[in-house]
Amino acid sequence: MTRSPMRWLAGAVGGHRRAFLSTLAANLIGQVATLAAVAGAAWLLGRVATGQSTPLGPLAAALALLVLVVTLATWWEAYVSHDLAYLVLARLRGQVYDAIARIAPARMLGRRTGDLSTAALSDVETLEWLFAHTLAQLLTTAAVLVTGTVAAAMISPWLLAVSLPVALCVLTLPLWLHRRSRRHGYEMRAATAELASDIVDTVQGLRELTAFGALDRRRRLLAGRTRALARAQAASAARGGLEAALIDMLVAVAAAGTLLLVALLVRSGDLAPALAPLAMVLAAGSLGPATQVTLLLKEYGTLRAATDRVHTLVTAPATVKEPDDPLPPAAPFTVVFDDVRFRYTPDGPEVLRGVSFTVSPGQTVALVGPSGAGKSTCVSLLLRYWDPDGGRILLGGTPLDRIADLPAHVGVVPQDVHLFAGTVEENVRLGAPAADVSPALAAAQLTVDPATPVGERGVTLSGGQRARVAVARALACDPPVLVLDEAVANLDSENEARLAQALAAAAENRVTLVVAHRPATIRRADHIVLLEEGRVVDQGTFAALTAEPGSRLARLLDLESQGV
Ligand SMILES: Nc1ncnc2c1ncn2[C@@H]1O[C@H](COP(=O)(O)OP(=O)(O)OP(=O)(O)O)[C@@H](O)[C@H]1O
Repeated sequence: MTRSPMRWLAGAVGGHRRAFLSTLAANLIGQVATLAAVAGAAWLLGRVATGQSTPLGPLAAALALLVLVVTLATWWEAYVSHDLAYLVLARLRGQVYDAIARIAPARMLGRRTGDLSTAALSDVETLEWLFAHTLAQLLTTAAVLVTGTVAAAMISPWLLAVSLPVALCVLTLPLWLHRRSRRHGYEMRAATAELASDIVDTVQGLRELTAFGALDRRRRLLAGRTRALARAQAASAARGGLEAALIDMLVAVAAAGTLLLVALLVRSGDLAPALAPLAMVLAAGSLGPATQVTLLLKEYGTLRAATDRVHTLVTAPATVKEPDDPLPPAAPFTVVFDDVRFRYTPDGPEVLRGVSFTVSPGQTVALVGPSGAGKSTCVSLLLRYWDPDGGRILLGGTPLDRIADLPAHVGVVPQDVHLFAGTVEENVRLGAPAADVSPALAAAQLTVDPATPVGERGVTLSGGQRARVAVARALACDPPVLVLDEAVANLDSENEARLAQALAAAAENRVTLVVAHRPATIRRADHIVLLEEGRVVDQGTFAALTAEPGSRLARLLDLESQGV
């Protein structure tokens, strides 16, 4: 998408034309009725003061009617403008959610969880101000300004000598301070996001902070972030205050100048005394809308920063492209890695350098290798968090990037399982909402009551139970391919043995790929693929790979058993 952030934002209103037009109409009626009421009162005053005959009763009734119209229009405008704002915000929030789903879990644009939450919540919220309080107001204010100015010029063009230059100064004031306003806006949004990220991080890591006695240090960090935000807000408020003070000064100068001008015009006979109050109101009245516009634009910097942050997120390209003409993969669901190459960033090191191996149905293949060898990267590519830079990954003979609904075919038990607030059963049903979870729970040897609440991120369960919920969750979908990324790392040896039996049963007729560290897991595999620095350096059965006492696998197992 090449549209600029502000044009993109204006386009967001496009889908809600009716709500926008209602807001515009309500605002216009309110502003015009206000101008008419004030001008009518001034005209009446001029006539009464100069002793001209005036039908006071009907005029007073008309003025009262105008006041009623202003009241109703103000209420209606508040109602429809917020309606419009929340319709647009709901749409923007949907776009932000889609964007996060599209880019995650592969990359978060270098942004932290709290930062993304800020974009989804508070940045989008900031835009409410634009839709509810700015867009329509700017248009109607411009209309009223032009009407007032033309009417004043019709009474006497001299009337504009003071008010027009001042109105122009007031209107262009935000432009003079626009750079500073924009910088302050960015600083405030960035400081807000930074603080939100650290608060989220702190809440998520409270156990570790307590265990390592780091709570005080963390409190100081958060206090520092709060001060940085307060400094940014103070700078912005100071600029806003300066703008407001300059506006007040200009308005006062214009009012005094117009008064003097009207007096001079009356004295020289160029203006009828009866029209003096009306002339005064129309000339100086044009400053009212100009002031309103400037006060609205005072927040331009914050709006711009929030717009840019949301725009960057919603226009971020997808990490992997959905297939244009998807194919259902056909059984047997053999997984083939064929000369796969991959790097995380274009200028980063190549993490996989021509990896090839095959996993057939009914077979359990263990990916083994030292830390950083690329085992988890293979898993991520099989789950299509990223696509390889070279080579192919096939499932049942179909390239992975052509497969429709990959999660239905490849189940995963990740290294760190995320449990959502809810019951064990709800968590197990994540990928298969309608499934009967009993077989999966039994296969994962999960004996806890399925109705047990797991608490925030699964805190009420033991590490072993959490790992088994992850296994049950994967099995509930009954996928033909199962990927286990060090799933047994959290279990003690008794639990591990129980789970291993369950997985052995579950792995029957499935394709199972295990990222394995423990000797017992490696020994149980049908085939072992040994990775080092992104290359397959050996593969075969356990017996074949350990036949030589000093073989690579034997040496690795020695290190693993020493916990290195
Ligand atoms: N998101 C990422 N961005 C950039 N580099 C990454 C990313 N994830 C992993 N890497 C790098 O890729 C290489 C392979 O990492 P990978 O996690 O696949 O190794 P591993 O064999 O699974 O290691 P371990 O056994 O320690 O989990 C490492 O050098 C790692 O630093």
